[in-house]
Amino acid sequence: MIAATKSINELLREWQQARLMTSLDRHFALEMSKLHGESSPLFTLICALVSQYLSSQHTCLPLRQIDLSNPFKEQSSQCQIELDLLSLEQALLNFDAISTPKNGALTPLILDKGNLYLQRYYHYETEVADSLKRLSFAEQHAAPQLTDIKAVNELLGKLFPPTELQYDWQKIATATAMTKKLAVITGGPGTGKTTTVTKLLYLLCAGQDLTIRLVAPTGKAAARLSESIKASKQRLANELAQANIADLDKNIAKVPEDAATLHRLLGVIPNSHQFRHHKDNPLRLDLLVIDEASMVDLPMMHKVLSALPEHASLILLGDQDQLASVEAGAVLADICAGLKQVSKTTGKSRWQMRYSQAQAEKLSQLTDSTLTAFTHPSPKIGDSLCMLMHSHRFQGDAGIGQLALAVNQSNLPRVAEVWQHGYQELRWIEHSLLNQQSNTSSNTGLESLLAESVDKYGLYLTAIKQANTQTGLDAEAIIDSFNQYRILCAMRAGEYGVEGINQSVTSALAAGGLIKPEQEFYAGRPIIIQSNDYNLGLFNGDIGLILPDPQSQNGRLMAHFIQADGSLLKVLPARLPSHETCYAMTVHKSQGSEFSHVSLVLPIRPSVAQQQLLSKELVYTAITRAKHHFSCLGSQRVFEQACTRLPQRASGLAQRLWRDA
Ligand SMILES: Nc1ncnc2c1ncn2[C@@H]1O[C@H](COP(=O)(O)OP(=O)(O)OP(=O)(O)O)[C@@H](O)[C@H]1O
Repeated sequence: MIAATKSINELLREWQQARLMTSLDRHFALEMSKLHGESSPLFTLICALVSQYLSSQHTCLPLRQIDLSNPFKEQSSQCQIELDLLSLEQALLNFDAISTPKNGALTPLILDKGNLYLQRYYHYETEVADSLKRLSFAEQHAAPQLTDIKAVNELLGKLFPPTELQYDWQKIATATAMTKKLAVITGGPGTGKTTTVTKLLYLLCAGQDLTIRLVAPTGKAAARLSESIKASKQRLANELAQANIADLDKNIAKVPEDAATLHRLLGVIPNSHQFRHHKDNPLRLDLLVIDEASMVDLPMMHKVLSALPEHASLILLGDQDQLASVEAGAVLADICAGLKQVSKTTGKSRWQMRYSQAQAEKLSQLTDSTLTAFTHPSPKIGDSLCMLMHSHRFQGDAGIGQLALAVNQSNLPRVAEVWQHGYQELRWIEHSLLNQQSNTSSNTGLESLLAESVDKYGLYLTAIKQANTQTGLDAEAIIDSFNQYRILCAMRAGEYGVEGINQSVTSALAAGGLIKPEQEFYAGRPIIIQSNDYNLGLFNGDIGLILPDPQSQNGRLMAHFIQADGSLLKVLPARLPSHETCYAMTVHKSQGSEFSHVSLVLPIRPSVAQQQLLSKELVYTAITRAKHHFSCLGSQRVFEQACTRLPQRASGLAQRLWRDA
């Protein structure tokens, strides 16, 4: 049954050398074997795989997905462990370090429903599922005047005037949050998530004093949430004034507009992984709104839910189609998983709401919409969910919206049609290699992208130059100008990854006389922070510009950052935590941000490992970061392959939320 030609130690070393696993995975496996006195190669291999899956953002190792005789799908495998699924489960449960939850034993590894977890992640997942279900099953306690269905129906009618759409999902989402302690409002860019949440906060604030906190996973996303809520409050005030609903508008001021990061909400303790708020020291709030929830990983969601006081409500906002969190888990996608309907005939998938009979009736009474088509015998968490389907942002800029939709549906003929249509806001730049035979091949596609970047970045760089001699420097305006354009790369390494493109853009800008990159820090250098520094108030992903300090007489260079509250932070370059140049950044790091113009760079010949990263979510996330223009440097084949790749994150959360009692 088990006859490895090489020892498991040798195999682990070879896999690490071949970069199929990290040294952390190998050492974890070896340490676990030593700690538990296990000499079995199966135990060592399985520990290495659990760790390797976790580093690849899965929360567990699904046993049915692995082939122990060739765990990394190599051309020829030296690993000769042959076990069918049932025998494997039995063999694993014979190890002292592995048990099922039924045993109640606190073993380091837990096997549940065919998934093998590190104990900590098993607890994260089960506790997150329990908390979400508890909140979803609990009724919202509204102010006394909002307990009357007729009164709420009238208020909703005033806030959401009739539309020509068959269903006003914004209105239904608001009604959902009026009835349940958990409301999950999802939708693509511009579908009205912020507009909806502003209206529902406004209603929930009516007649009662609630402590409401608005948060997002990153400083950038928090700043954007603040701005959107402010604009949305203003629009609501205008709408109410125009409709002569003067008696309604006094509550608008109660709707909060300051947003913080999740870290700030939970209370960072310097040099510690613990937060100040947790189960035994809960947050002091009645309602928590988390925007960009797709970026929240499983451990962070666990921390937030543990710190949520018993009586509080939770609203999650986000786009379930975006890239999942950088760390393990895909919590928002798992919450929405039960709404995905796959057609048996075409294989195509679409989203469909799933309400219990009772919830459908209640929502119908509140909104005058007939929702019987969306009832389901076992809706579970579905009563708390609402998906906004109609984009209000992309009507004018149709090309970006159409491309995002076609990519999201993996509809290749439509993708090709959109590119060929000639939308003025879309630009395809083909990788086009000249002199392929010689080592000095030049890519006219890349040259075209670099020319575009010199044009775009030239605007803020020229503003810096002119500011020195003329009017003085307005750092906020220059950072704003820099943020109008961004190059996003699918990869980090290589000529067409972040590293290569940053070098190429730096050279192109220097050749154009726009920057002088001879020194490490030069005026106009954009930087992205790569680790958290709580003392300075700088966090992983924060982006700033090196600019001459207008307050210093000799124009001393300082790193300038706009903080979540809109204020300017200046830091001496020498004090910066680890950082790198940021003319180009990864699509992952761009989540939660928007730019007027985005250029996506795809590699020419992605390796097998790189192909795994080029997914539909990645391309969709890049496109939806663009407000007015989107260009893409790539080849049709790589773009189309990415659009059809749907990476799955192994997790048992969807099953716990949708199938388990
Ligand atoms: N029901 C509606 N009718 C007309 N315009 C709307 C409606 N809802 C939202 N909008 C407009 O669409 C734009 C985007 O709305 P909003 O910011 O609420 O969307 P969002 O989903 O939060 O976007 P993002 O993905 O950028 O966070 C705004 O200009 C808003 O005024």
